[in-house]
Amino acid sequence: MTSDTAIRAAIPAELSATVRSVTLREGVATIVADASGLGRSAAAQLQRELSEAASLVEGVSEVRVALMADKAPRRIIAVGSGKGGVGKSTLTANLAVALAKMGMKVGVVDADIYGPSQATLLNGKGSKLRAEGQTLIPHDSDFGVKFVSMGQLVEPGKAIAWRGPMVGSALGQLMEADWGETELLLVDMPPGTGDVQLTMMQKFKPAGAVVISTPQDLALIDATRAIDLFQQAKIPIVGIVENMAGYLCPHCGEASEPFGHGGAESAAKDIDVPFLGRVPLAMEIRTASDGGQPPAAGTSEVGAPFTQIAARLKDWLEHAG
Ligand SMILES: Nc1ncnc2c1ncn2[C@@H]1O[C@H](COP(=O)(O)OP(=O)(O)OP(=O)(O)O)[C@@H](O)[C@H]1O
Repeated sequence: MTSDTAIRAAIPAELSATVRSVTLREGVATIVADASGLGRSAAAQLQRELSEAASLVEGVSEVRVALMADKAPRRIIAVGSGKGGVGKSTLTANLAVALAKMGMKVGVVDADIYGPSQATLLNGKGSKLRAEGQTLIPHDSDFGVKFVSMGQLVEPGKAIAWRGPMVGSALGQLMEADWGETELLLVDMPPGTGDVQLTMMQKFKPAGAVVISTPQDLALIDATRAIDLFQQAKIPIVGIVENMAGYLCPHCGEASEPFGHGGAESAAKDIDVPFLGRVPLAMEIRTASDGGQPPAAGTSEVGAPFTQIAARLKDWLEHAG
């Protein structure tokens, strides 16, 4: 038996299909193995087991394992708003859930250090982040969407005092968590234009940004400012979403428009960015969201606008992104 064959024979049967080549030169065994589709920890385990098996073979003094992986090109979409409370986190969670239902592998990064809410929205309240070494392991939600949140890194209310470098390193940890095969990361950004936005744009370069606003003028001015910032950083704007557009009274059925109507659509036209759709103000959206059941996960009518906007985002990713 040649030494190469001896090494192959020493590799456990269940791992042998991953082995692409084995060479032994002057006591150094080099094994090339295929780790496609494996998450970071499974790939590390494969590397360890191959190395251990080969090191037991006579004449082997050193083992080098090279893993090949078809690294999924993971794309990032930032979901931003000019001001707080306009429904950015609700939109992010529902877009993620709707895209997962369409077959995409989606993760959510809750980078909203001032009001992290994805753990509530994705029914993972109280979930703790695990880590393997320095790498965080995202939480699996009930909706086929993984997530990590600033809220899992710091105690409520503490992050408000963070300064630039701390924000940058926390954001880095979330973005570089063990996302495995996740192909799309939706990032729930804090409102406005602060440290998280700058780090996000400079270091992680999202493929695009979705900006959400309520229809009234003041919110739209802020949203336009957020769009401006993305555009200055050469991040394409996927489009604007109008939230809390019209209110249908659950008691009398009368329709009203507490925040106006159509403002975001005409603002989109004015600044020449796509309009992605409109989500009505609906009590059911708030109660379902607070209860950790994103409307897009169910079959109720209020989930439909989120699904339509998600389909537009998917189309953008397939054609423009
Ligand atoms: N279309 C809607 N109809 C009814 N309630 C909504 C709608 N969109 C969002 N809400 C509610 O408004 C509140 C604020 O929404 P959300 O947390 O998504 O906003 P945000 O922009 O992320 O806010 P923050 O900047 O504070 O994180 C939540 O209670 C949410 O359930």
